[in-house]
Amino acid sequence: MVEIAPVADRVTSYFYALLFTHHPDLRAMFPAAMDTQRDRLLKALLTAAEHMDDVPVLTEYLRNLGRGHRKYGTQPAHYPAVGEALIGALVRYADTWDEETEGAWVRTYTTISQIMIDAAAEDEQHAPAWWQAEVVSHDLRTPDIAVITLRPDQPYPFLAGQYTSLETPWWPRIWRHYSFASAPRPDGLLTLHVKAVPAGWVSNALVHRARPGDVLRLGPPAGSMTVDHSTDNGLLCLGGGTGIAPIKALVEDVAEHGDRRRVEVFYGARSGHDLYDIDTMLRLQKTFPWLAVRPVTEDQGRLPDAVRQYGPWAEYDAYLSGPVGMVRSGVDALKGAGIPTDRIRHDFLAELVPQP
Ligand SMILES: NC(=O)C1=CN([C@@H]2O[C@H](COP(=O)(O)OP(=O)(O)OC[C@H]3O[C@@H](n4cnc5c(N)ncnc54)[C@H](O)[C@@H]3O)[C@@H](O)[C@H]2O)C=CC1
Repeated sequence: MVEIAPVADRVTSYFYALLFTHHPDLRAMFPAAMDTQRDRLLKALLTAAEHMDDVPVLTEYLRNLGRGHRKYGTQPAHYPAVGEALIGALVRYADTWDEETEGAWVRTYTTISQIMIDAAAEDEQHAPAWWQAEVVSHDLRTPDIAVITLRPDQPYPFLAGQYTSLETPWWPRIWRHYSFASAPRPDGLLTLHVKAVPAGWVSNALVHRARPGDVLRLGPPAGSMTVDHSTDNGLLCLGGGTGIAPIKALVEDVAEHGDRRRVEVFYGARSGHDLYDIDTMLRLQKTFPWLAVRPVTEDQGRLPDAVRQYGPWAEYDAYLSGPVGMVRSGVDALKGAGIPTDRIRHDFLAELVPQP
C-alpha cells in the first residue's frame, strides 16, 4: 500500500477501466459519475490495510462492507472479477512485482472477499438488502442544516450511535453515510441531521430539495460507536457540528437503560448560530440530572481544548463524532487525559469523510 499510495489515482482509474472493459455488465452497478467512487475503493483498501494487525476490527469492518454491498446487487461471482482487475492494476503500477507478491495479494484478496461473501449470505437470511424510507418531516434549522425524519417501509433495527447509508432518487447509486440522531423509537421513525456541504450532491439534495413524501433508500446500519452497557463508567461525549446527532442518540440510550451514569456532552460549533440543536440538548439536560451539556463555540476555543479544562476523565468511556480533524485531535486529547484507547469510541474516519 505504501508503494501504491503516490500513484493511487492512476491505479484506481486503471482498475475501473480494466473492470468495465472485461465486464461491461458491471458498469450499471456504479454511479454515472465515477470521481468519488474511485476514492471509495481506495479508502476501503486503506482502512483494511490500517487494521491488518487487528483481526477482530478488520473482520468486523469487512463483514459490514459485505453486508453493505447487498444494496448494490453484488453477487459472489463479482468478487473474482474485481480481484483480477485489482491485480491487473497493481501489476501495472507497482515498482517491484514478482510471483511472491502476486501470491500474497491473491491470498489476501481471497480472504477478504470470502469474509464479505459469507457476511452477505448470512445477512440475507434475516434482513432485506435495502429499506425504502419516506420523508415524513423536513425541518430546515439553519440555511444549510436540515433535521429529516423518515418512516422505513419495514422495521429498521439499529443501535443508538450507529449510522446508515442513504441514496436519494436524484443521484442514483450515490450513497452517503448519516448517523441516526435518536435511539430506536417505538414508532419506528428515524431521524437524521444533514448539513449541505459545498459541492455535496446528496447532502444538498437532502437539505434543499427533499420534501415530505419523497422516498429514499437506506442500507443496513453500521458503526461501533455504541454504548457499552457492561460498565458503570461515565460517558464523555464530544460532538462537533452535525456530529451531535449520534451523541443525542447515546444520551437517549443511557436514559432508556435507566443506568443513571454520568454523561458529559461537549457540543462544538463554529459560532452560536451553528449550535442548531442546542435547545434539544439543554432540554435533555433539564430532564436528566446525570447529564451535563457544554456548548463550545470557536471563540471559546476548539472542542479538545475545552475538554482538557475539565475532568478528571480517566474513569470515563469516550465517544467522539464530528469532523475528521476534530475526532483525530480529540482522540489525542483524551489519551492525554488518561483514557485508554480501547475505551475511546468513534467510527472509521475513512468512511465518514464528507464527499461531494
Ligand atoms: N459519527 C460521526 O463521526 C459523525 C460525523 N459527522 C461529520 O461531522 C462533520 C460535521 O461538520 P460541520 O457541522 O461542518 O462541523 P464544523 O466544521 O462546523 O465543526 C464542528 C466543531 O468541530 C470543531 N473542529 C473542526 N475541525 C477541528 C479540528 N481540526 N480540530 C479540532 N476541532 C475541530 C470545530 O471547532 C467545531 O467545534 C462532517 O464532516 C460530518 O461528516 C457527522 C455526523 C456523525
